Amino acid sequence: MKIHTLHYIEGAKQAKGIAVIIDVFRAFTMACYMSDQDAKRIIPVGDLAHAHRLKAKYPQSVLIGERGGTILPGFDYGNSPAQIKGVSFAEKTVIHTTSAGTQGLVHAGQADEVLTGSFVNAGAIVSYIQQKAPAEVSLVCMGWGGQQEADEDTLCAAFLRDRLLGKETRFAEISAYLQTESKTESFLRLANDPSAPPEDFHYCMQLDAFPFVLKANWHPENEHLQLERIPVEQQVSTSG
Ligand SMILES: O=C(O)[C@H](CS(=O)(=O)O)OP(=O)(O)O
Repeated sequence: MKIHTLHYIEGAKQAKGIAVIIDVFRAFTMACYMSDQDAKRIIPVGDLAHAHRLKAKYPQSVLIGERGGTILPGFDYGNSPAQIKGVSFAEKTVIHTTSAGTQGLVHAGQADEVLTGSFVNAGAIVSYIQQKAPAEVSLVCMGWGGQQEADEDTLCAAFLRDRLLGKETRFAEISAYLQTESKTESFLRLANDPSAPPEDFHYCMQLDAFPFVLKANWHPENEHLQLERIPVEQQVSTSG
């Protein structure tokens, strides 16, 4: 298995084989929580105008997303797992648009399969890829705004790569580094913004909280992507 590590929207465009589009803070952590909170359908969207067109088409849908980390005007929630704590999305369609993560999904058209990447379902991602045994895997770090390095995404890519290669990983060290030393721009710099609470950090660092992958499928008849939740029997432990 050849493992490529790529970056930003350009990297998403080049991704081949099974592509894992990584956005730890916070898009794909958020997607896992939304799925766990029973979202009937999650539609990841790049373009804001497209999100508004979909809202007009599905008036009962929930709009979730941000630009620059802050909730978008008229949206129901920001990109914050803490903000949706206790919310049930049962029977709801969620339209999700973010600065980096969802941009990567919509641009990964060359890949055979496209998965979301985060620490909260890292073990499931690794097991899914091991079970499929593809010739190529592309780990795409979406970074800050899809154009600038973000430590959490680069470290998550290295973590997934090490696990796929059967190497030791040190999640506790990664988490401590991100909490205390990392200078990367992230939602954490937005003080007093209710759509970017510091508690989101802890939601994003719940390693292996979810035993499923989220696969982005193109729905040509509806002209949008949709996340499919696939349960995964885990063969490896990603702890430690
Ligand atoms: O809302 C977030 O945490 C980020 C903001 S940005 O991309 O880093 O500007 O969005 P995301 O798409 O989840 O990375």
